[in-house]
Amino acid sequence: MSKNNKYSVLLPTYNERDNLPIIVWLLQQMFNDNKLDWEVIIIDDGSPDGTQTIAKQLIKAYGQRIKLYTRTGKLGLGTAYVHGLQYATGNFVIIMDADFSHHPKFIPQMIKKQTEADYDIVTGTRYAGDGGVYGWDLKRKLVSRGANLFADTVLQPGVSDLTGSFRLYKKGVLDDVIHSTESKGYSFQMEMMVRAKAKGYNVAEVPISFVDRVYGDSKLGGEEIAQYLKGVLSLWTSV
Ligand SMILES: Nc1nc2c(ncn2[C@@H]2O[C@H](COP(=O)(O)OP(=O)(O)O[C@H]3O[C@H](CO)[C@@H](O)[C@H](O)[C@@H]3O)[C@@H](O)[C@H]2O)c(=O)[nH]1
Ligand SMILES: [Mg+2]
Repeated sequence: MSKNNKYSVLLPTYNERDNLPIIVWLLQQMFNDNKLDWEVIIIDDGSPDGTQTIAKQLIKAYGQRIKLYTRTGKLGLGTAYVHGLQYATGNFVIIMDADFSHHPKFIPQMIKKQTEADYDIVTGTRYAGDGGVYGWDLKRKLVSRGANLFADTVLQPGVSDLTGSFRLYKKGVLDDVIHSTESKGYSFQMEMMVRAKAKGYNVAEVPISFVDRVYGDSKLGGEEIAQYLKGVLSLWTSV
């Protein structure tokens, strides 16, 4: 691992006050153990549960490597990444959820994989190798599998987990792909990957276990699912 690399984590939050302190602790521990240069950028959409107060306490505790940027309302996961990216100072960017579904222990594996062939993107996958999903009910498992199968059949990008959002990007690659992506909600991850492959970026996968959140609720609803289906179909005609 090159000594000059810096890893910026984009951590979008909406009502994550119970999860944020532990995920930030795990991240700083992992980065420091591995002697990596890092920062964590929290993008909070005006969470009514006081997530921002907790974030400010974390900045006091861990210092300036933790950053907080806010928006006034819940504007969606996709645009939260766009918002956070403009402040990233690393040459690599990691995107992940703040609710422990994505464990920081996989980050060193993703970094190692990236260096093997200078990959543009390393994506965590629940649907290859030792990857898996824990804690979801049958309905949510079927929605996720169905979403991947549908996009894979229609668009054939050749990536085993299109909807997952635990990924490592070269910063310039993320900048390029994110600004050509139109989805705002959950179809964002799928569209990003389909566009990245269409642009010729090289993508590697690392199996991850995705564990359902312990605190709080998922923000996935029927409207998001409908948007996703529309997203796949519109990519079918445009990519
Ligand atoms: N700032 C901001 N953050 C948000 C918003 N919506 C969700 N988040 C944050 O984004 C992360 C994921 O949200 P969840 O609501 O926990 O998503 P999920 O249902 O567990 O879905 C996850 O798995 C899907 C794959 O099956 C992914 O598609 C999805 O991106 C996410 O990783 C959490 O850290 C949550 O606080 C928003 O509008 N704004
Ligand atoms: Mg979640």
